[in-house]
Amino acid sequence: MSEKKFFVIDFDSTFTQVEALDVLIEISHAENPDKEDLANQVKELTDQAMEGSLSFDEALDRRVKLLDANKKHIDTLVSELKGKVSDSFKRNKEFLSQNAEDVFIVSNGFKDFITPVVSEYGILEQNIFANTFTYDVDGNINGYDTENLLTKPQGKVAQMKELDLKGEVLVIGDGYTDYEIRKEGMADKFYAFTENVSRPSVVENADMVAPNLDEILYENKLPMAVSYPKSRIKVLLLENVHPNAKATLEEEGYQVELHKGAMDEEELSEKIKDVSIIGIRSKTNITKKVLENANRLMAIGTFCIGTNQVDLETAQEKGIAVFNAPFSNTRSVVELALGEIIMLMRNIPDNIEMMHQGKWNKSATGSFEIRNKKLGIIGYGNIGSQLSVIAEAVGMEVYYYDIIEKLALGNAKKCTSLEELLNKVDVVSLHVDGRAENKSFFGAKEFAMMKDGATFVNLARGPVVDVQALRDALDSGKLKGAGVDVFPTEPKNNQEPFKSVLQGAKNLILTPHIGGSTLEAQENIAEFVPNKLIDYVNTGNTFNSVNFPNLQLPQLNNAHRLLHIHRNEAGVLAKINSIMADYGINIVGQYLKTNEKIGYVITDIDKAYDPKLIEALKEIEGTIKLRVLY
Ligand SMILES: NC(=O)C1=CN([C@@H]2O[C@H](COP(=O)(O)OP(=O)(O)OC[C@H]3O[C@@H](n4cnc5c(N)ncnc54)[C@H](O)[C@@H]3O)[C@@H](O)[C@H]2O)C=CC1
Ligand SMILES: O=C(O)C(=O)COP(=O)(O)O
Repeated sequence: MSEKKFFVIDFDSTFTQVEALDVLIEISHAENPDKEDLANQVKELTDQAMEGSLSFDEALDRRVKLLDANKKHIDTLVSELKGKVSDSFKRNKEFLSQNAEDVFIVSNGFKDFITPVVSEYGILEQNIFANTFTYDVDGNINGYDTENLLTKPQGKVAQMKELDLKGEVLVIGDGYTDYEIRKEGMADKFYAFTENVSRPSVVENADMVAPNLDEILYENKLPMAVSYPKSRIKVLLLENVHPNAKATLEEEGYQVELHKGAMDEEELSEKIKDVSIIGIRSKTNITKKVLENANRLMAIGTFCIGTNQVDLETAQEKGIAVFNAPFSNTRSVVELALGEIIMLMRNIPDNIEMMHQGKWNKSATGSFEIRNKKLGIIGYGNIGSQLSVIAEAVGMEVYYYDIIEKLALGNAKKCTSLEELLNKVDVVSLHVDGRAENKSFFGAKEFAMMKDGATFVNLARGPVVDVQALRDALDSGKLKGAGVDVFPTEPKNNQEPFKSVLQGAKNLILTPHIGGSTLEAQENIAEFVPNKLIDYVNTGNTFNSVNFPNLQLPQLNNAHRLLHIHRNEAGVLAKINSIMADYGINIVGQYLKTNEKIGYVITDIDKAYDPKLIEALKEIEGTIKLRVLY
């Protein structure tokens, strides 16, 4: 039989997010103009004691003197502390109460406020070891019980000696005095608890750094409130995604690593091995080879619109859901496209060039308003149709061509063939997606079909256009000008040089793939994509996923949720349900959606299950992945 485990938990900054005495002084001195100064003095003394640079009894003595508090203040403090219990303790309330016999609070704080807070978590009064205040007849704190072991230096060590727990003693705390228990041989393991604070002198001495209680329970194979500690979910964010994304994912408890540039296949194939979630932009190719190494990967977020850089099919086959930001930068691309169209119609790129060379060429020759000009939009999706509306608002006559049926917005006119559109319009703006079939979609033949002196803009994807053919069309004067934001090969980061056959052509705007690079767009994306990823991890929601059957799921209440991803073969659902029946499981909710390739079944069940159930479900023929959410 395995040894009995005892959990010895610190209170301040561990069980609760705060140091109680810091809060108490703010309460007791609420009306005092010097409150801030006093609070700082208390904080400093607390920190010095926690780091071990000031003896605990001296720090305590000085802090209690500064308090000037009474019983009434303690009541206020208790209600504040109840709202400040550390999140991972809150979520693991069930574990604490079910194991109450083995959970101890050993604190240099005071029972006066500790007991009412931790009792709500089922912790037994006889297992709480802490100091007690003394009060005068009016209820003012006038000192503390100086006989208590916990008022003395190394008080926790002495207390633990007296307790003499027979079993494996695990100490969880954020302070040096917690580590001392282990140092003096009174504990088997010291977990530096960093959910609220991380003190270098404590962390460096710990047997393990625990970012939360889940992590400790997971390590000890004990039941916990989450299926997997979030701190073990590693997120890799590439290509300089907006810092808000990192902040949101970290707030959720994930470990996030940020890289400025993209990674090539080789580098990423290595890096991806222990990554659970990856966030990329348009430059990182997530190829079959990368995915073959991605054994822990649950989800991919493209922090952009395009998903052509991801092998969506292989991701699907491996049960990896892909999410993008389908409209967070749409407006930014539209504004740039329209701006470029205006600039090109006025020969502004050439004018700028000449001005830099000291040449003054005031002339109206070849300069046009965009009003009443015919704009041809190829790819009438989110960007194309948004451009349609705005271009029409500034007086352009809009034509569009798409391979699928699309609603014509405003007065836009549909063309039934690409040729029809190219023959008709003065400006062509390309907004197709980067699917493989669109490689070299626009080349010499298409340029030849355009009107002489027409203008061309590509803010879609580089490989879609044959750039040599574009260069020829510009050099020959077939085109009046062009705007190009995307290229068949683009530098991986801002340090690599840019090279293209287009460089040096006349009336040509070249931009470094910045169609979607506005602060607004990047901020929108950094809000949209992380939330999709978090929602998928927490609830299994795949709404808006670009490669998974879309399921929008209700909140999970008092149930276990099993997510089963399988190849779309006949009979899988029946097999799942027959196994559930064999194990006597009552299904409280079930959702199924399939696409051509895969099926996604979510089953909410209402009772504790035999772990063998999971194994049985994994063994169903065609299973790709099984995840369990609590
Ligand atoms: N330059 C930049 O920074 C940015 C570039 N983009 C690019 O713009 C593309 C379009 O974005 P959205 O409009 O949001 O995508 P979307 O998916 O809403 O629209 C694409 C449209 O193109 C159509 N299409 C695809 N191939 C076609 C073809 N060969 N001929 C005619 N129509 C075709 C599709 O049917 C669809 O309606 C993205 O896929 C991305 O590659 C997107 C954002 C920023
Ligand atoms: O949204 C897209 O598809 C884009 O092309 C923008 O890509 P980026 O995030 O700027 O690398």
